[in-house]
Amino acid sequence: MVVLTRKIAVMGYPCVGKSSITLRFVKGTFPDAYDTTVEDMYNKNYKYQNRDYILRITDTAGQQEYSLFPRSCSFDIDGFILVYAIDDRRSFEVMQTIYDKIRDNVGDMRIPLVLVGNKSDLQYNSRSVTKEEGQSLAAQWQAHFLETSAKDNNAIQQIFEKVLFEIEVSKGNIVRPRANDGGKCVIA
Ligand SMILES: Nc1nc2c(ncn2[C@@H]2O[C@H](COP(=O)(O)OP(=O)(O)OP(=O)(O)O)[C@@H](O)[C@H]2O)c(=O)[nH]1
Repeated sequence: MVVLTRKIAVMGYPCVGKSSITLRFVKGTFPDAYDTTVEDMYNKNYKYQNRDYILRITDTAGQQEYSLFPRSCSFDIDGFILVYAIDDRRSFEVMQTIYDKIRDNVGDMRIPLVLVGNKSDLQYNSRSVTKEEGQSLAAQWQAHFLETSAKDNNAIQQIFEKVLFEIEVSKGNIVRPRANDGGKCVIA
C-alpha cells in the first residue's frame, strides 16, 4: 500500500485558534484552557480521494508583524493554512504580512494555501472582520477561503481537504476542474 506524506503548516496571529483547529482535526477534541504554543507537530493518517496519506501538521507559534519566519516553515512544506479570528481585526491585518513572508520563502508559483476565518461561532456578538473581506483577500491570492469554528467543529475537516486538494493539484495528481465541468475533479 502506498502512503503519501504531505507536510502542512498552520500559521497566524497568536490566539486565533491554530492549536484548536489542529487538535480538533487530529484528535477530535477542543481544549478548554488556552496554552501558548511554541511549536507542535502532529501526524494524522487520512484517506482522501482513495489515496492514503500521512499528514504531518506543524502548529506554529503565533506570529506578529515583526516575528521571524519560523525555520520549520521555510522549506519542505507542501501546503499552508493561514488562520485569523473573525473577532480580531489585528489578526486579519497581519495575514498579508505572513503571506508575503511565505512567498519570499517559497517563491513565485501558486502556493497551496487556505485562508481561514476561525471563531465563526462568535459572529453574532463580536465579529470584526466580514466574510466578504476574507473572501476578497483569498481571491487576491487565488486561495480557498473558509469560515470555521474549532469550538463547534464547523468546517474543520474541509480546511484540510481543501489544502490537500491544492497540494495534489500542484503535484499534478489531481486536475483542477474547469468552470464548465460541473465542479468535478479528475484524479490524474
Ligand atoms: N469561541 C471560540 N474560541 C476559540 C475557537 N478556537 C479557539 N478558541 C479559543 O481561542 C483561544 C486560543 O486558542 P488556541 O487554539 O490556543 O490559539 P493559537 O492560535 O494556537 O494560539 P497561540 O499558540 O498563542 O498562537 C483559546 O481560549 C481557545 O479556546 C473557536 O472556534 N471559537
